[in-house]
Amino acid sequence: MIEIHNIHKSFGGKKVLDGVSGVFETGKTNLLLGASGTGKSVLLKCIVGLIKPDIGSVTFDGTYYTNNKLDIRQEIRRKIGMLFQGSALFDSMNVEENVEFPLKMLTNMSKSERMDRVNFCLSRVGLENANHKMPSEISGGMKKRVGIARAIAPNCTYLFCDEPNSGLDPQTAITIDELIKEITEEYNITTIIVTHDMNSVIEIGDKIMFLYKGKKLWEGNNVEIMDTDIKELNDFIFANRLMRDAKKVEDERAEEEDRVEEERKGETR
Ligand SMILES: Nc1ncnc2c1ncn2[C@@H]1O[C@H](COP(=O)(O)OP(=O)(O)OP(=O)(O)O)[C@@H](O)[C@H]1O
Repeated sequence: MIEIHNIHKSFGGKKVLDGVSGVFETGKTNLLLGASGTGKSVLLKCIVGLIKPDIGSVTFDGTYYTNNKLDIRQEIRRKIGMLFQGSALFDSMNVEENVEFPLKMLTNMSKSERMDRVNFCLSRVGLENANHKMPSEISGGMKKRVGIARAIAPNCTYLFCDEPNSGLDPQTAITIDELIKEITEEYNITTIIVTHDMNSVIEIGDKIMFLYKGKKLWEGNNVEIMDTDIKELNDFIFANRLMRDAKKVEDERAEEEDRVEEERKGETR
């Protein structure tokens, strides 16, 4: 479980995060949702330790991270896997070398142990025969899979994904979402995903934190979000016409069910 307490961050006098607190649960896909520029990536970087918050703290499974001793911070850092926006593979390394890289950096594994782990992770993300391909030779969806394999290779306890769907077609985006969710549940990882994609919200929104202008405005899950009465969140969800139409159909269906139920009660009275 990751807990954040009262995170504030400004850049040059411009407030980007304004006292954000919350909990990200283990074994769940926790979504950081919000419009462009609302502070999602900055919050993720504060959690990972790439940006130091002005005020506030982060704890990983009860261990204080922000401003703690370097060795404790490094110990936690070793347990974090990152899936970057655009995958961020090393272009000069093939798929196998990309996945092997964190194992070389973070573990004392022998070459054959590293290869076993690389092959296991590649097969887990459905890329059994891609070891020797270069990043330039594979599709965007495959790059994300390699990115996921690289992130989980050192047995991460925490997984952070910055817009894992960006640049993917809708079908591939869903398979990547599902893969992240499966891996999260299978290995009991605490996963945080930055997104503004409503498909991701519906598909994998176990726990959602909605950020608006640097503040946490709402939190809940992918069922509760459809019934929120917070205007800013509704504007965000229903900006998409398809979502508005789906909501209208759902409301009409619920009204019809109520009407039928009332009629049935009337008949039995
Ligand atoms: N290092 C930085 N220096 C100055 N300003 C920054 C820095 N990093 C982020 N910002 C500003 O903080 C604000 C929030 O940025 P952030 O990247 O967190 O938004 P976001 O919600 O992730 O948006 P998007 O969905 O478009 O990625 C933006 O106005 C951005 O310009």
